Amino acid sequence: MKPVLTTQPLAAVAPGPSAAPPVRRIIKLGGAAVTVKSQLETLRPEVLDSLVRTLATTSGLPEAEASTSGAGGTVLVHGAGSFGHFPASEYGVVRGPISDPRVRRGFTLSRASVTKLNGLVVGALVAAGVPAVGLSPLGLYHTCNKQVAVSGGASASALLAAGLLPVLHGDCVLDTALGCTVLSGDTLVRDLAERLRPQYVVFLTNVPGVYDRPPEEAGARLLRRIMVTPDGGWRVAEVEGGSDGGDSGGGDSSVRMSVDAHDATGGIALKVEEAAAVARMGIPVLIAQAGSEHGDAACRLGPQVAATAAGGEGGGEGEGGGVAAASGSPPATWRGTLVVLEGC
Ligand SMILES: Nc1ncnc2c1ncn2[C@@H]1O[C@H](COP(=O)(O)OP(=O)(O)OP(=O)(O)O)[C@@H](O)[C@H]1O
Ligand SMILES: C=C(C)CCOP(=O)(O)O
Repeated sequence: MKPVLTTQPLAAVAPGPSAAPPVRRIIKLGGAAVTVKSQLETLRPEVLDSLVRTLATTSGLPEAEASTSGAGGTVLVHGAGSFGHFPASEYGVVRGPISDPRVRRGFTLSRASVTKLNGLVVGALVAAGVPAVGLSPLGLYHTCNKQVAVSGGASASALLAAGLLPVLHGDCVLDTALGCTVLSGDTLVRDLAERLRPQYVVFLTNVPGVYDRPPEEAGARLLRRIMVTPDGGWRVAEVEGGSDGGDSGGGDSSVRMSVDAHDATGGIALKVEEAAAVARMGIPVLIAQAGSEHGDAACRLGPQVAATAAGGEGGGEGEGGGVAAASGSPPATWRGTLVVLEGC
């Protein structure tokens, strides 16, 4: 196999570490939320509109001013949902090799689909006056055995410094060991958090947060707080409706997570793993429902919204939750999962 490029096209114009603009937040808009994941290339426009309203009203300052004033800019990453996961799993893009004509076909089909979604997301933001620009990982990011080997973080930083709001997405990328693979938006968020050091990270998905079992199962309870430890473990510290989870380990064995058959990446389990890795950097992470007042509040306020997290109703509500009006005032009781480093 040919060696891959190790240069980053925009890195030459990117500011050095000391000149890197402050980053307020990285938001991941889950594909399960912004699309109907079971129906090929089907957008949920009301969910996209809700996030657009949040960003149009909370970027507040133009991103350029936000970057220089210390308020910090925003980076948006979105998943693929039904724009990419079907061909990626059908053609085995995660495993490669790119030399296989069938895999190569899947690679091109998945990219064509996910970049279509990126166009829809960026188009809606630009129409609302947000200085959004699409930034595809392919060509910037390279992986080795699915792990990020070359990052596109400097390119995102350069765009922020220029006053723009970069919109990345989960993508098909070249992989030095496998030939190609699928780089999930969840993994991109972890890499960007490591390089850009935002004040907080928000994962928006189609359910209110992480549950102790698949949310459609009877009795599922929302995990309000997950504590991660510097040694790589995490444990459930607070569950909706009372009492701590208590268990611990490299993941909590009492928490069960399922993944759709046509999901090419890792579903909610990968999200929790990447969220824990971000929290281990000392960066708080919120997981909440896109299109709900809770998702909106998480994006606006970051971890301080979880100060309203005490009490609450029962769990297991699954999808739904209404589309938020981007009101600006936090809900009396925030519903979502906060993932933080123990002791922070
Ligand atoms: N224990 C669990 N807690 C929360 N969600 C779970 C759990 N087990 C399974 N799920 C499912 O995980 C899904 C969300 O994960 P998924 O990775 O599909 O979201 P996404 O990031 O929005 O999508 P994409 O990967 O396309 O960007 C939900 O639809 C939910 O039903
Ligand atoms: C399937 C493709 C092309 C990207 C997957 O990204 P994710 O939905 O964030 O896991």
